[in-house]
This record gives sequence, C-alpha cells and structure tokens, in this order.
Amino acid sequence: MTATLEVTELRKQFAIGRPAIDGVSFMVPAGEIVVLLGPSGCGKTTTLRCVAGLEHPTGGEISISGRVVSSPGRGILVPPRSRDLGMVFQSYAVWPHMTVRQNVVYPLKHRPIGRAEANRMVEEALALVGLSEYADRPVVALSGGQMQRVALARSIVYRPQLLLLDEPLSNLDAKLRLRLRDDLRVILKQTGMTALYVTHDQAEAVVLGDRIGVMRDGRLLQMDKPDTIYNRPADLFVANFTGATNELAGTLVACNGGYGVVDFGDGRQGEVALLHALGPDDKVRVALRPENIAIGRPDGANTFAAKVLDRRYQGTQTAYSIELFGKRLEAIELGTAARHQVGVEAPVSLPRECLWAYRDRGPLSHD
Ligand SMILES: Nc1ncnc2c1ncn2[C@@H]1O[C@H](COP(=O)(O)OP(=O)(O)OP(=O)(O)O)[C@@H](O)[C@H]1O
Repeated sequence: MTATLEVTELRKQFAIGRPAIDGVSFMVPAGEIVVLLGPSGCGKTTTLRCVAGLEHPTGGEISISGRVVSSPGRGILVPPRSRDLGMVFQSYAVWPHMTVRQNVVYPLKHRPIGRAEANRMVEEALALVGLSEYADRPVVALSGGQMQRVALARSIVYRPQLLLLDEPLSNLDAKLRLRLRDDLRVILKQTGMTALYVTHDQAEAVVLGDRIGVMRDGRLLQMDKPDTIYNRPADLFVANFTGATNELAGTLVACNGGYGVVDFGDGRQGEVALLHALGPDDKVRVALRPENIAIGRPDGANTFAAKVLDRRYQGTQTAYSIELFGKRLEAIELGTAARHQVGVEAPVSLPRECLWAYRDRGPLSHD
C-alpha cells in the first residue's frame, strides 16, 4: 500500500528566531516522488521531520492516506512508529557489527512476520538495491555507496507506505553520488512508494523528482514538474536557484496577455514573457538563461547588437561572456565548435518565451 501525503498550512516556530516553516501546503499523490529543494536553513528538513513525527508542528495539519497524523489545533500527534513510514538520512545509519542481511532483516524482527516471509522480503529488498551478492558481508567491508544502499534496503524492506529521504547522497563522493542518484529513482519507482526527498542540490532534484518544491525562508515558493520549474520559474529566486540566470533591468511599457514589452534603456525594447501579474510602468527584472541566448543568429523582433567579450571552450559547449545593453551576460552555445571570436560584434536573439519578467524588488539575496 502506498500513501498520499497532504501537508496543509504547516507552521513550525522554534523557541528562538523566525518561523522555520511558515504556512507550507502541498500534496503528494500515491506513488509520486516530491523533492523539497532549497538553500541551507530554508526549512526543508524541518518539514520532513514534521511529516515523520520527529518534530511537533506549531500549526497546520499533516495527513497520510487521509488519516490526520499531526494537527496541533485538534490535539493530534501520532508518534513516528505509528505513521508507517521509512526514513533514510545523510549518515548511513547502519549497524556496523552486523552483516548486510542482518541489517536489512532488523526492522522485520519487531513485526509479526514469519521467518520464510522475512527472508523473502530481505532478498527482494537486496535485489532492488543491487546488493544480493553482498548479503553475508559485514557492512563495514562495504563502500559508502553500498552502505547507503543497505540503509535504503532496510527502510524499504517492510514496504512502508511513505518513504522520507533527507540528503541521502550528500556523504558520498561525487562519482558515486551521480550513480546512486540515477539508481535511486529507478529503485523508488520499482517499489511504487510515495517519497518525500530533501536536498539542496538542484541536479539531484531534477533527476529524482516527479515534482520539485522550491523553498526559501520557511515558505514554499513553487511546486511543479522539473521542466516547469526550470522553464517557468515563479520568481527570480527560483530562477537563480535552479540554474544559471542573467538579469536585465527595465521598465514594462506594454502588456498583451502573457507577453509584454520592456524598455531596457536608451529606447531599446524587447518582448518578454509575463509569468505573473504586472502592469505598464512597473520596474522589472528580466531573467534569461545562458543557453537561451542565440549568438550570431538574428531572429525577429528580439534581435539586438552585442559584443563577444570572452569565450571558454568546454568540449560539448562553449561559454561566452557578451556585452548587451552595456551589461555583461553569460551565454552558452551547444556544439563541439567554438563559433564566435572574442572581440566581434554579433547580433543576438532572445526568444520572448525565454525572457521572464518579474517585479523588481531590489537586490537579490540568494540565501
Ligand atoms: N531545534 C531547533 N531549534 C531552533 N531552531 C532550529 C532548530 N532546528 C532548525 N532550526 C532552524 O529552523 C530553520 C530551518 O532549518 P532546517 O534544518 O529545516 O533547514 P534546511 O533547509 O533543512 O537546512 P539544511 O540543508 O542546512 O539542513 C533554520 O533557521 C534553523 O536554524
């Protein structure tokens, strides 16, 4: 059985400081992987710990498969062990004096499961994480990645309805992290489990999540599919946190449905996408990802004169610094040839759907 998770207006105020969570609401349908992504201190771990029952919320409600498990307003607080969930943490949290099999069978010992059935469940969990051949090895004779697989097998062996993962890959070296990241999604999808996964790593979130929730200062800014988060970020913070972003300042001079015209100064005007409500004369910041700048390919109204300042050849792509509207911007061109010389003037085109205008709220702070 796999669960739906519903978090409604969750609030957590510790004894000191501003609220760690400040009105967070989201829903995870059965079988979906949702990743909470955000910088250190944004409240993602506290959210996860509230779902686990390890932290007592100050307000709001948490339901697992329709059953309210936390509701301070109604005096409900179901203890962690009665929530039917599995947890995987940053630290490997395996029993060092036991073998792989002994570690994985451990959670079943406290459940009414016969030996033959327990063995079958252990074999299945080990097969899922790719450790069948290591069953009788002491866990101390494993690599970090393998130990984390043991921890994963141990938390899925009893098939909890909900799996909570808090930065499970962050103690692994870079290469292993990439491998396990890819494997983890396959494993989770094979189990069909609902999962809530916490990370500050944007690439991890994109690979693992069916949906990503971006958090900042205790608030959930946007929850959407990875490509929507990347291609239609709700605000400048989300745009910056989820990928490289250039910014141009300007004033909105006209609106037309989902698009508008921005004056970038000196009469230079361009069409932009309006991702939230804005009106004429609003000061805006326009975000633009480096890969959406097409150098040397004039294309329609949004074509402007630019100059190539610098280039860094990177094999499968070339990174350029260009000057546009008196500002230094970063551009990336895919392909194995570096096509533009430093110092040349070249037209650049900026597709209007890739220029995202947001209300100018002053200097950006990244965390
Ligand atoms: N036990 C506590 N007492 C007081 N404040 C706390 C406590 N635990 C967390 N906080 C504060 O709550 C806020 C959110 O912390 P949380 O650990 O949820 O952030 P996070 O996004 O998971 O960060 P990280 O990636 O660094 O773990 C932070 O400002 C933190 O200092």
